[in-house]
Amino acid sequence: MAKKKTATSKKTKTPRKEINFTLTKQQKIVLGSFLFFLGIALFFSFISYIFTWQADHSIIGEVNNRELKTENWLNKFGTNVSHFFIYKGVGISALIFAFLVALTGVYFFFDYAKKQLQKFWFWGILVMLWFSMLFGFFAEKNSLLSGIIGFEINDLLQDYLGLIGTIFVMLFLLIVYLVIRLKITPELVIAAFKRTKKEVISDFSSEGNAKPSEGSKTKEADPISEQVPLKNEVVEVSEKPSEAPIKKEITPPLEKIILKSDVEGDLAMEVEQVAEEEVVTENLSDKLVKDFGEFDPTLDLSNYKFPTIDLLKDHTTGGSITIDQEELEENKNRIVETLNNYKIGIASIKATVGPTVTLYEIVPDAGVRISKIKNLEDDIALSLSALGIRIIAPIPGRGTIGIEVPNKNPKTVSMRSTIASPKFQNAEMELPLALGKTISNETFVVDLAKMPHLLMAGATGQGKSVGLNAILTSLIYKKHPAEVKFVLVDPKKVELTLFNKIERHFLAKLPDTEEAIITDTTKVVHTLNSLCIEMDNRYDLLKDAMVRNIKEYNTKFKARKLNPNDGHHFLPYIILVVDEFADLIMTAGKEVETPIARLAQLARAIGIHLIIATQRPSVNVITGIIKANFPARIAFRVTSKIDSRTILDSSGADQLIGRGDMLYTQGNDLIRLQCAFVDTPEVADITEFIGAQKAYPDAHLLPEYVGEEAGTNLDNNIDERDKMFREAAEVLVIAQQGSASLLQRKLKLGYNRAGRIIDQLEAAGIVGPFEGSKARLVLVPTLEALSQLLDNENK
Ligand SMILES: Nc1ncnc2c1ncn2[C@@H]1O[C@H](COP(=O)(O)OP(=O)(O)OP(=O)(O)O)[C@@H](O)[C@H]1O
Repeated sequence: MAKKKTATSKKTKTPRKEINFTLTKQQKIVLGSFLFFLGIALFFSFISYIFTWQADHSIIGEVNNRELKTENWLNKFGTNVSHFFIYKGVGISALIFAFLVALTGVYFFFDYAKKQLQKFWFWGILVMLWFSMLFGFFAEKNSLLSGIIGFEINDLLQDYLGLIGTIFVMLFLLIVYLVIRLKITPELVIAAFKRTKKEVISDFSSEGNAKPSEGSKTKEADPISEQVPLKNEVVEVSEKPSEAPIKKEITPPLEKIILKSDVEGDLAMEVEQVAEEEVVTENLSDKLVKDFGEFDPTLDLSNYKFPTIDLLKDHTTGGSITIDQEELEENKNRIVETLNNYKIGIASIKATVGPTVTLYEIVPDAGVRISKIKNLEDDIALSLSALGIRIIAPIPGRGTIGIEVPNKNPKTVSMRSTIASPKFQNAEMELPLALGKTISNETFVVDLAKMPHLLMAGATGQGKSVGLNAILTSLIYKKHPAEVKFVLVDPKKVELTLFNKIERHFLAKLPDTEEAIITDTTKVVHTLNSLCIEMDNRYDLLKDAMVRNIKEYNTKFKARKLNPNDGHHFLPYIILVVDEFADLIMTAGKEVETPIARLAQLARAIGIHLIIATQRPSVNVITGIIKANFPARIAFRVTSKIDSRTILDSSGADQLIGRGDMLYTQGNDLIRLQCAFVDTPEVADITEFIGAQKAYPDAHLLPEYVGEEAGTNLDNNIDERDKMFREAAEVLVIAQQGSASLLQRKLKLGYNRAGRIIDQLEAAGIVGPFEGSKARLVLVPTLEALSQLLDNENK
């Protein structure tokens, strides 16, 4: 694009070329090498000067005399430059300057992001001055230590503040540096101190527990290799999202050519030529990624340390699984005998010993009907006189028949062993869960993101809470707080309290609520609705970004292809955990069921996953709609076959042996697992370890939900009243009885909503205060009086 411009005056301008500060790649490499070698040269000069300065002192400044030789390794250059920087400057701290110059060279050479380099210079110069000032205390003994600058600053401070004042200033500056630059806080120091103590103790107590080395995720196939921390430490590489979009207009450099006319008096014409526009092959996002690196969501807590494996205990008291030959032989003989009694011949039998059960795989003689063996389940169990016999006929994919017989001495599977297993450590999953061990002693790891929701049931005391803790622990061990947030619902109020300590790291809550862990039904309803809003918002973001799921969205966001100014932000996974679902359904019914079903149907793509546990797997708790949307299920031992069918769609859970023995299904086969065991003190240690670290200012905030249930306090706020307020008032005035259950019946409201309306009626002066078991007094005698009262309010 060439643009012509006619000059209107005779005045000629000198041709001008605008300076373009952007360096080409080659220029950067040349400049980088120059600065690197300059830095190294300075370094050698300074080192050499420290030893030779006295010998060379007399010839400082004599640069014109070529004959003159100095002792410095870099001769006159070295002597003079070092004299300037060390003697007249900052003393031996000038070595930092040499280092900074060399580092700048490296940054230019490899074309790294310059923001980081600026930080290095800023802090480097401050540190240099600080050391120079510090050495100022000893300047009288050795003037080379502090240089003139350090000596003068120190002297000046001492003149005004005295020695002690100066020391205080120095200490203060040191603390500022440690806190701001190295982000060392008292909590971290305490946590580090505690950890060191623990490590020393564990070193003494457990031989063979090799002290884990920091920093890497080992890929080797050593099953119980202690890898601490279990995830790479986060390295600060890129800038915050808000800084991401930089819109720069690049004006191409201009070249002007003046055409001089031969004819006297003619106007000179200036033709402005625009230089060839640079072709930008990389788009803005590539450039941003090049300059700042990929967006790193963990940057806000870049010093976050993943919990270490030594926080988990080894519960396998009896050592690894031992094979009791006698028990095996006995069981085998009984199985063969029992089957023979029913005329079922066996071609071969094989045993696999698991932590809690042993699987006997039988190949029956040709022509034996499988259903025959299945029908003999109870008889076989009787003759083996053991609880929990489960017959799998046939074992899918193997063509054999399995009989699971509980071991006499079951072994506990420690969470420690599942977390440390390579299967979990190397799991390339979005949300890996180390649930426990299979019958063949393999660690069983599944991806919650693929489930995508999990239903868990089991009679009381069979290991549900431990199972939930194992799930939460797995995620905490694998995920950074920026990547996953939990919404915890705990109507029993005691099971999940420990996770309070990691509220500002891992929990999400409604705005304006104090506790993140939800124990109250009203709040559950609000939170579920708020999650639905979050889901809708996320779908809008996904639509805008033209991606299909959260994974693609986050990848695109990390590659800086989505502009934060358009509302885009990194989306953490949100995991809703409900510890006692039956309780919720009983108190809030449809108010809970509807949003849960909606979330379960739609939330999988946008990273909201539900884990719902219940003691009572009856059909009115786990309704058809809930079941249909929870393909992944875990059943601990239940009391009846009916319960087992409700949860698993087949029997089997009633034959489990308890204490973490469980069946897992993701829609097809049932897998028998021994749940990993994590004790409450271990969870306490983990949450304490995380809680002691730097956290976000608040828990992750969910969108505000202002629903029909708004207005739960006693403020007489007309705008926040329930939609059914007037109708409710009329019902109570007619009946002259202030009871919530009356409203529930007459207006078909949920318990909570009716309760809230009663509160609002009390605030409006329509019903009296709570009177224990008696119904509240209705303070308005007639419908006319009521409408008068309400109309007056609106004026
Ligand atoms: N995986 C396991 N391995 C070994 N023991 C276990 C395991 N899970 C649970 N137990 C044992 O069973 C006890 C009860 O477990 P848990 O508290 O998880 O039961 P629960 O089903 O949550 O009961 P509730 O519904 O009453 O809270 C534990 O204290 C523990 O001793």
